[in-house]
Amino acid sequence: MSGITLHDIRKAYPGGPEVLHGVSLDIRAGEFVVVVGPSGCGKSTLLRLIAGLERCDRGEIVIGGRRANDLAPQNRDIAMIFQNYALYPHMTVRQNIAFGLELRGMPKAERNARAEAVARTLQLEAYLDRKPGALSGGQRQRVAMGRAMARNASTFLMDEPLSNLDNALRVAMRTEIKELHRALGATIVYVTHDQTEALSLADRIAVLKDGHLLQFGTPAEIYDTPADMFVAGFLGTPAMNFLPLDRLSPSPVPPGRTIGLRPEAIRVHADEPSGLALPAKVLLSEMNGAELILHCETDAGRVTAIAPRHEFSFHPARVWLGCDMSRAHVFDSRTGLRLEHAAMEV
Ligand SMILES: Nc1ncnc2c1ncn2[C@@H]1O[C@H](COP(=O)(O)OP(=O)(O)OP(=O)(O)O)[C@@H](O)[C@H]1O
Repeated sequence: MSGITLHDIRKAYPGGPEVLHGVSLDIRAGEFVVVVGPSGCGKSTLLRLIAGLERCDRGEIVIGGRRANDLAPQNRDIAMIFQNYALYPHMTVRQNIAFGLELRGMPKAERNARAEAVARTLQLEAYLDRKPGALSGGQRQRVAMGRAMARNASTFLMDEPLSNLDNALRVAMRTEIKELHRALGATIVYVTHDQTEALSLADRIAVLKDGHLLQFGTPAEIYDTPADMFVAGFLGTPAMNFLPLDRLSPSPVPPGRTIGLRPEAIRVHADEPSGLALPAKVLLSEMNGAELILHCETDAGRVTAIAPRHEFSFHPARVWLGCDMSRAHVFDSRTGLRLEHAAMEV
């Protein structure tokens, strides 16, 4: 197991603009870190730098206590799992899993024994003699994991490994990856643009935007105390509501502040409740199993709220939205930054 430290990493591709603008991250040995952010923010570039597939222009990469800037990929004790799995189509599952071992000169009998042990862990035993073309997406994904596991690497880098799978399989594989992490104890750096995946998998989440690290913290820290409006809006579904309540008259908040309320901090009432409540017109109500997701229009703009479905025998057209201001996030409207200690009771 080895930790990874990135210090002030900068990277531009030849002839292009800088895509990472000084990223620093301290990943502990055995930690599961998910790097999340919108398309093009530099996630894959960061992973490729750790793997040694790209070189940084500035900064330092330390892996397992060793400066790794100049280490070749094969000397970094890292296994990378790509989105497309990069399996060899003409090889069987057994050969694919054992491939890296053959390159290292391990005798055939030992290779096969290792491949079979890994296949057992991943419940791939029945498929050892099949080729990737005869496997489902989830099975291929497991073979790719198996190849990385067979190498006994101390660190796994995963670039959107679940994005080719259908939703049910993605959720199932998520659990498998989490269990594998627990069993192997390896350090995992996992890239995704899917915030649900980040929240459910990570020990800590690194939120990247436009080549800048905005926040690095546990899922609960990121969800409960987002550093700015981008992080607040990016993680959580339905997304946080941003309410310019300072536009209301009388206004419950000082000017220049934007209030963020997650849907669960808003209670839907048929009649006007006590406390701060906004009258709202329901534009759309979505059935979500036990809940209704209500998309509403208010004097403070669009608001999404969640209501237990049993509380409404019909799809409501007009409601009151009770705002639990003790759960409000307060942001500076100009910079978007979170204002600490500014939660308010109304
Ligand atoms: N080989 C390359 N040459 C030049 N520019 C590149 C190269 N690879 C990536 N880029 C650029 O670097 C930026 C970051 O790309 P990167 O692939 O790291 O982002 P990402 O967050 O992983 O995106 P996605 O989620 O879409 O995969 C983008 O603007 C991209 O166009």
